[in-house]
Amino acid sequence: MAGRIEDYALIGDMQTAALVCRDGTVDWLCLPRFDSHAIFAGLLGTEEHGFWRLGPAFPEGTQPPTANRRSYRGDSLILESEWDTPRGTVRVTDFMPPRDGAPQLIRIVEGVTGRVPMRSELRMRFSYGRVVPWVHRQDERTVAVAGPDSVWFDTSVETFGESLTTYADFTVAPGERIAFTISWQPSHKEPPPLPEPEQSLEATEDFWREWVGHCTYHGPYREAVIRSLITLKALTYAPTGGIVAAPTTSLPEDIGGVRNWDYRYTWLRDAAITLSSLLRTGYREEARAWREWLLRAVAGDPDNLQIMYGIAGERELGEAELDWLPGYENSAPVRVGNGAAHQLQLDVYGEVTEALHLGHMTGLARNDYASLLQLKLIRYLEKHWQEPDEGIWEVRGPRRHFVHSKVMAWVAVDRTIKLIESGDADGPLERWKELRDDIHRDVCEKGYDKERNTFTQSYGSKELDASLLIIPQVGFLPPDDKRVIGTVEAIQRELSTPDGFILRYPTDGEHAGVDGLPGDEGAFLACSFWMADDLAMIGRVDEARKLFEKLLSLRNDLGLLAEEWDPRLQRQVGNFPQAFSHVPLIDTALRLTASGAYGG
Ligand SMILES: OC[C@H]1O[C@H](O[C@H]2O[C@H](CO)[C@@H](O)[C@H](O)[C@H]2O)[C@H](O)[C@@H](O)[C@@H]1O
Repeated sequence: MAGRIEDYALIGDMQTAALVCRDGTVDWLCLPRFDSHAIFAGLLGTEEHGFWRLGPAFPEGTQPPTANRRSYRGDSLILESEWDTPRGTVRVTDFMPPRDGAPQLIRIVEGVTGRVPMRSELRMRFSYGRVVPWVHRQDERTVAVAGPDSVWFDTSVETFGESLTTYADFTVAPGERIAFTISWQPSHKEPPPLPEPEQSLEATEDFWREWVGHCTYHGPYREAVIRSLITLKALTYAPTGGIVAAPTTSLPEDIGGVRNWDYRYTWLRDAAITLSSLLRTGYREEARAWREWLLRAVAGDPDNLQIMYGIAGERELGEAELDWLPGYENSAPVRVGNGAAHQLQLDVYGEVTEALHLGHMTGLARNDYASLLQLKLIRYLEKHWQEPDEGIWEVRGPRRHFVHSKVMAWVAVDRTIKLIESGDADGPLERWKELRDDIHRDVCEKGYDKERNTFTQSYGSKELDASLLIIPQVGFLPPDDKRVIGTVEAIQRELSTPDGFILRYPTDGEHAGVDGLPGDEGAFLACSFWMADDLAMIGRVDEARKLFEKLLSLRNDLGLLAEEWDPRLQRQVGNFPQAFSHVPLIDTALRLTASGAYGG
């Protein structure tokens, strides 16, 4: 049975990622890319859908023991889990080396004390648990083949097959190290080279040490910031510069419900804010690579711009349901692909332009095509900003005039005016200044409820929406504007969970179905971080710090966050780990550090 979402650790090679549970089971791994079919999909089904457990042997009919301790090795993505057993202590080190050839998942067992009986249980099921591969021995190696894929299993200990599973039973003595590796290769090609686990471990450690060494943040929240940065780096797809929103599909926002989506794609919104965080903490190479990705992905007519793409810029992300998978804790359907790809979401123009603007401000080497793209986006917005859209939350209901979308359209125009004023691009300055004023006026007239002194979710509606918290952050209005303070107070009053976290918008009771979906959802972590930002901006810094530190306490033992927090079940929900949660964590840490609001 899959663990709780927060029971999982992330390991990855910047092309794909695996989730490892506390009991040493890998329950999720797609090969060779984030968005490929899973060979271990136990996370969304049962053991029959594929897993790889490596840990102390345990009696049949009982649960596998969970590790007594686990942590990443220093500031890396190398996971170390330790079990204390009646026979001694054993450590398993799990990692995926940054790719240089065939993708590999390596697990090294190390005896610490005593002689510990161990078991490896490997059940590969290709095509998200649907296909039992043909497993056979070739040149002293075990290989699993199905269609285009082959996965090679290498270890020095004896293995045997039983019930369509490959086992190894062995004992590990103190100081002894025994490695297990799986490597993926297209099935029509020669076998991948034999793995070199110890050298790969050293190279992986060096890679992360070097990468983390570039971080420019040295404030009081450094541990949390570094772990979030490593997580974001792990979500980047190195060959193209694309960034996935999360490495999973269909971890539910509502346990047992239908709010299950595939996040293994590059959203312009999520990637743009990720880039902004990386730029603010000294990481320019990723920003440059994503800008190149962006230029390739959106090439052509801006009328054809999508709000998300595949990690190499693919446009067709057709949504489908995998009906043979029961779903995480029976949360069905399990979806692959994402139907939101063809929605109209006007805010993405603002987020993309803001990221390009920050690149410009922080001295990222000038790219004329990026400036041209920015101008093209504004020409598009000029014609379309008055249209209703699906908005930041990608609602499945009817289009609306979302206030957040219009505010972000204002951001796009504002930042482009700044680009022109800096002399780095040419455009109709006066016309666009008028456009900026028109959008501002429109939002303040139609998106603000005078009686309640709050901005609203969409024009003419009475609903609130936590995305409005970005209004002072993007400079649409100053933090001391009474409409900003009124909005922050209204959101805090009406969208807080009992433990003080923030919902995106109400979905229960009389509000059911406002997003076009049945069921309820948890507190949205990004919105909760935005609340901390706003509280700091309006001078309530103590409260801001307390909320931020409470949010930090929701991270799992390895510092990882899913998309949401279920206040009733007191557990993480939604895809995991989620860039959209780790980005605001970094941003809020930077803001609180800058305001001196920490330390007590
Ligand atoms: O709420 C319905 C929508 O939920 C998902 O979108 C959410 O995740 C995106 C990726 O992090 C994020 O950009 C968006 O703001 C979130 O609402 C899902 O991907 C959509 O298909 C779905 O309609």
